[in-house]
Amino acid sequence: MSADTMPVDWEQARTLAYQAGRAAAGPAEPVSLPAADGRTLAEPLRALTDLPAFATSSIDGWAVRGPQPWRPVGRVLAGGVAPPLAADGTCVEIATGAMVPAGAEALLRIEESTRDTAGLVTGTPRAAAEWRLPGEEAHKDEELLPAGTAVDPAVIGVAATCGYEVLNVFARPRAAVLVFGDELLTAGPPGAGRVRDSLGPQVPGWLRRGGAVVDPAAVTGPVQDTLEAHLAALRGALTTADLVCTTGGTMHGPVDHLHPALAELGAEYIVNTVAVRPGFPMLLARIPGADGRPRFLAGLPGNPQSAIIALVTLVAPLLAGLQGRPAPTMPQVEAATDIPGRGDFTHLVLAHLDRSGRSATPVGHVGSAMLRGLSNAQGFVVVRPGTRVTAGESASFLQLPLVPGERP
Ligand SMILES: Nc1nc2c(c(=O)[nH]1)N[C@H]1C(S)=C(S)[C@@H](COP(=O)(O)OP(=O)(O)OC[C@H]3O[C@@H](n4cnc5c(N)ncnc54)[C@H](O)[C@@H]3O)O[C@H]1N2
Ligand code: MOO
Repeated sequence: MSADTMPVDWEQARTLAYQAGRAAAGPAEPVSLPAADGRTLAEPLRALTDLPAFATSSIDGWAVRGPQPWRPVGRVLAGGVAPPLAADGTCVEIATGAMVPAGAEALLRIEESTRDTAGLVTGTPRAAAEWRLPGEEAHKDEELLPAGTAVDPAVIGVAATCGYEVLNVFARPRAAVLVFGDELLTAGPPGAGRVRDSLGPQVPGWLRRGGAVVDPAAVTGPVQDTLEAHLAALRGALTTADLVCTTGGTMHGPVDHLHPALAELGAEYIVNTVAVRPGFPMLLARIPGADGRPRFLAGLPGNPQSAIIALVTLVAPLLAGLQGRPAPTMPQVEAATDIPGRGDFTHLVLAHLDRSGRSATPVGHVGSAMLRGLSNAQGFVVVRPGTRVTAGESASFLQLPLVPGERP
């Protein structure tokens, strides 16, 4: 093995993938609030005014000035601008959400007030303030959320409160999937030397959970096992996609054409094989785009579990970087059983988390050609090179990008 194909340490591979994506993030674009859901802030979200922007009543009742009894001199509703309360012994009727008039000294709840026959108001205002002061939630220009924040409904809500109509967000990466392998069936049960393509149907869903846009027309396969067909499919996919994920053909077998195709396209390896089991032959390459922006190719190994390991190892950090998000982190879990290491390689062990999300039990059926274990796991316990994990010990957990509720 030559020096340039030495497998990269697994943590290092993740860092390289993230950095490559981060360097290619952007450009930012203005997007309306409802359409920004799922995007990423390209600049900090700042308060445009004090929040609240004016002293705001929290109750329905009376804004009063001076000693009681108070003589009503007007009414202010939510949305209105209150004239100042100019004289002691006067009050205005006020609604929840209305602007508190200048000069008001206290707010009195309607149900805790009385009016005499002359219309004069009396009662005891509560000691605690019944209005919200300007700047109580935020001061004008204060940073509320940093650039890189994932936009979710709560972020959209606070942006609307501030008065934004659009947010500057990063574009979503567009991804394409090319499935290689003449042995693959796209319908019917396996047999007679042929297996069903299990990656074409699932990889787009994982990519979407990572924030990519995958047009159904951008999923192609099986692509014929010739170099010409591979090149034609790759060139086609690269015309629209920021990221092309290929499956299979990462090794150097008689019909593995990915590496020769990459050489033909002038690709530069970011990662070429990773010191991890399973999933070792995964790769990530950068291909110059005609517009000057790089395109990316992730070579997912053909063994199905290995392909998913390549997705969470290389593609998830790449997509995070391309979207301008922080690098993915790994929570710590407690191993429920002893888990062996794999010598100089990082060992990724499919595991199921208990309801607390803190205790990880390895699942069965975890061969790299199998998917049964994957469908019962939330991710992988990470056993670093030269180590093993004993029962009760804490370990990093590499999460599958599941949506909450998908694998309770
Ligand atoms: N001489 C060696 N051979 C292999 C090695 C090795 O180190 N030396 N490594 C093995 C490992 S590890 C893996 S992983 C695979 C990776 O091979 P490729 O990426 O070239 O994938 P293929 O050869 O095309 O396929 C491997 C395997 O996976 C099945 N497959 C492929 N695509 C799909 C799909 N879309 N759906 C379901 N199954 C798929 C395919 O039929 C093969 O059984 O190389 C090992 N060999
Ligand atoms: O590493 Mo292969 O990816 O073991 O199946």
